[in-house]
Amino acid sequence: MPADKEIFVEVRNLHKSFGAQHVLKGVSAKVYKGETLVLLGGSGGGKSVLMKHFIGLLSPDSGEVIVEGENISKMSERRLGKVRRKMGMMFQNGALFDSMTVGQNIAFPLRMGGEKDEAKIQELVSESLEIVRLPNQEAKMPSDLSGGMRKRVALARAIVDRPACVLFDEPHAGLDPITADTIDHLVKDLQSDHGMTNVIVTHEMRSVFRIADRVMFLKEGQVYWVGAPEELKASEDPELSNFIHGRSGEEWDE
Ligand SMILES: Nc1ncnc2c1ncn2[C@@H]1O[C@H](COP(=O)(O)OP(=O)(O)OP(=O)(O)O)[C@@H](O)[C@H]1O
Repeated sequence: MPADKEIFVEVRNLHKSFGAQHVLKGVSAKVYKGETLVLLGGSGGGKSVLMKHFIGLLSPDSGEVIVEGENISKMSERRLGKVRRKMGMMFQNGALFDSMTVGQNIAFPLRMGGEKDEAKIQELVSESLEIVRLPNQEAKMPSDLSGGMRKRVALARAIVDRPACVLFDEPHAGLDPITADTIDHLVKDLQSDHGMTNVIVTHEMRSVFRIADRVMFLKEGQVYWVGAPEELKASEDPELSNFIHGRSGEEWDE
C-alpha cells in the first residue's frame, strides 16, 4: 500500500480473552480507506473477534482501536453509536428477522437510529435493494427467498445507512459458486461505485483472489502474514500454501 493511503481503522496491540481462552494475542493491523481487505486463517483463529473490535461490538482487554483518528476502545455507548454508523456489518448466516418483510428488515437500522422520515426510509430501502440487484422486493418475506437472496437482503440492510465501510462475516458460506460470484461482484461494485471500504472474513479462496486488494492471515490470535493476493498465491511458506490449496498434510491415493 502506498504510504499516503488514508487509514480507516487501525488496531494496536489488541488482546482479548474469553475466560481462560486468549483469543487475540497482540494484534496490530490497518484497514485503508477504499480497499477490500480479506481476513484469512483457520477456524477459531480470531478473525470474527477482530472484526467485531473494528466496529466496537467487542472491546479489547488491552490495546487500542482507532476509527478515522478517534480512539474507540474506551468510548461510551452513546458516542460509539455515532462511530458505528460509519460501518455496516453483514453477519454470518444473514440473520434476517423472519417475522418482518424484506423492507422492514432493511429499514430496521434506520428506525433503531431514530430516523422518523418515512419517505426518506422508503427511498433508502429502495435504493439499497437496487444496489444489491433485488429491486422492488420490499414486500417479500425472508422465507420466500433463496439463500443467496437472503444474503443480498442482509447486505442491503448493512448498507442502508450508507456506511463508509462494510464488514462481511463469511458472506459466501453455504452459497453455490455462481451465487458466490454475484456476491463478489456486489462487493467490488460497492468499492468502485460507492467508494466503500470492505473487510471480509471468508474461506472461499476463489473469491479471495477475485476481490482482495490485500490479505491478512491470522494464526492463533496473531497476524501471521499481510500482503497482496498475488504474493499470497506465489508464497512458498508452507503455512500459507497449505491453507490456500486446502492441504491438511495427509496424502490422497492417486
Ligand atoms: N462472545 C464470545 N464468548 C466466548 N468465546 C468467544 C466469543 N466470541 C468468540 N469466541 C471464541 O473465540 C475464538 C475465535 O473465534 P472467531 O469467531 O473469531 O474465530 P474465526 O477465526 O472467525 O473462526 P471461524 O472461521 O470458525 O469463524 C473461538 O474459539 C470462539 O469460540
